[in-house]
Amino acid sequence: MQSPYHVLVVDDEENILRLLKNELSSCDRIVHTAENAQSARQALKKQQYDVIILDIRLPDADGLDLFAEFKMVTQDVELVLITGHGDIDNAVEAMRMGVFDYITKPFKLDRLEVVIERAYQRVCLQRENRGLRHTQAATSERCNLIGRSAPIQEIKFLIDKLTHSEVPVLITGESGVGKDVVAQAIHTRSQRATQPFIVKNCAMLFREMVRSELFGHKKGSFTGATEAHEGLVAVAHKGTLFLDEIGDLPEDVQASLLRLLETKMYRRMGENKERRADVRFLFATNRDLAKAVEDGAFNEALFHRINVFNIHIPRLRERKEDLPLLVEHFLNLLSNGRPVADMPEKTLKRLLAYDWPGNVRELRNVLERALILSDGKAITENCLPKELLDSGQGNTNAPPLSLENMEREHIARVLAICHGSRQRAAQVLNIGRKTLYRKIQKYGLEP
Ligand SMILES: Nc1ncnc2c1ncn2[C@@H]1O[C@H](COP(=O)(O)OP(=O)(O)OP(=O)(O)O)[C@@H](O)[C@H]1O
Repeated sequence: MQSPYHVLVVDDEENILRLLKNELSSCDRIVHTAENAQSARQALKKQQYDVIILDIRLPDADGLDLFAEFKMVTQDVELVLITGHGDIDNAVEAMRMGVFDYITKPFKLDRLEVVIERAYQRVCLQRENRGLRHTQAATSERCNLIGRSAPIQEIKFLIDKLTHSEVPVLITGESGVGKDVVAQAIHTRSQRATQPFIVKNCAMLFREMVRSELFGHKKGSFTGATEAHEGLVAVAHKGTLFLDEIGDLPEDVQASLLRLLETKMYRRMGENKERRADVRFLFATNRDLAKAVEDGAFNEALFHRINVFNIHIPRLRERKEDLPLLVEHFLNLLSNGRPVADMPEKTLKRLLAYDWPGNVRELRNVLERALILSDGKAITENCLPKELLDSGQGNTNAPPLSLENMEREHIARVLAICHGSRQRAAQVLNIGRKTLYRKIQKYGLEP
């Protein structure tokens, strides 16, 4: 059975809230209520809604302003406005701004129900479309392990050898070397290829929520657990679960993961029932886990369990023969069907002379920036970042930048190129928007 979808009604009239909650709730639709803008904001922090019904006149906010605010912080949600007769102009403006529909008070319940259903269908369609786009992008971009250096050939050989194996694999290497690409390739060539490939970065998990995210929880098992939750282990059933940055997994959860790897059994939070997991595990880290074990920061038994089969990806500067192929690959990929920009020999030499501390990810970012600057013409040296040109000339006078300073400068430059658009900058940098916000705060790059 499909899980129910969530509707939030924001209205200051208590009787309307009560009526809508009573009449519109069903086994496939859960109706939540909020009596003003402030409690709607709180509600949004706790729950992902599919449809929001919003009264245009609220005691503490203008419905249209609130709508604009919601649009900024939510995705995959449709809004329906409730308006009075005098608000028709506002309603028309709201439709222009992207509100799904509006209904005027007094309204008929069955009309509202039809609007909510249609809004929900649109949300589903958008999710499906994005899922398709995501899968296409992920498979075309990630499965393709580009490179002809000896280490990359060896890695391709190992991936082939793993086709019929279920052994956990630990993928190691600096940030940006391609650990994600290798994990995707292992899954795609495995017997589980048609089943889910679930990726989770352990460093991004809220500490208090890690156990629940991985193993799931029972309704009521802790404050705020208003619904039962399936963990990633259940979501990845029959498929592959790739845990990135495994070194960041909290210690108490490390023990439960070890038990799962050894016995294939786990328990949801708040439950005694044992569940069987049918999941293939892949792990990645850019930290020295053996050192973390020595320092007592990582469970030794778990380390041995996940380190049965290790694939190490060397830094890009240790396999520069991969660079021309990677350049060609990224220029094709980033041209988006437009004619592929030319890369003159001189520019390629500059790229080859550079050290690439951010590895393949940095190469991709540099090329994306260069493509913007070259305006569809050949990529000259002027399209490359200054530190790349400086370091390639063996500029020994300038003190070398720390990785942090380089990151700061690079983010500042990308933000400038993107005219301050954080969304665009996050795409160019190939990092999540939240990560970018954190870095902007950390480096004091706010305008
Ligand atoms: N050999 C490769 N062939 C094609 N693309 C690659 C290759 N290596 C890396 N990339 C691309 O470089 C970028 C960074 O790669 P990826 O995310 O796999 O790095 P990572 O090692 O997992 O980094 P992190 O530790 O920061 O998560 C991605 O856009 C990826 O598609």
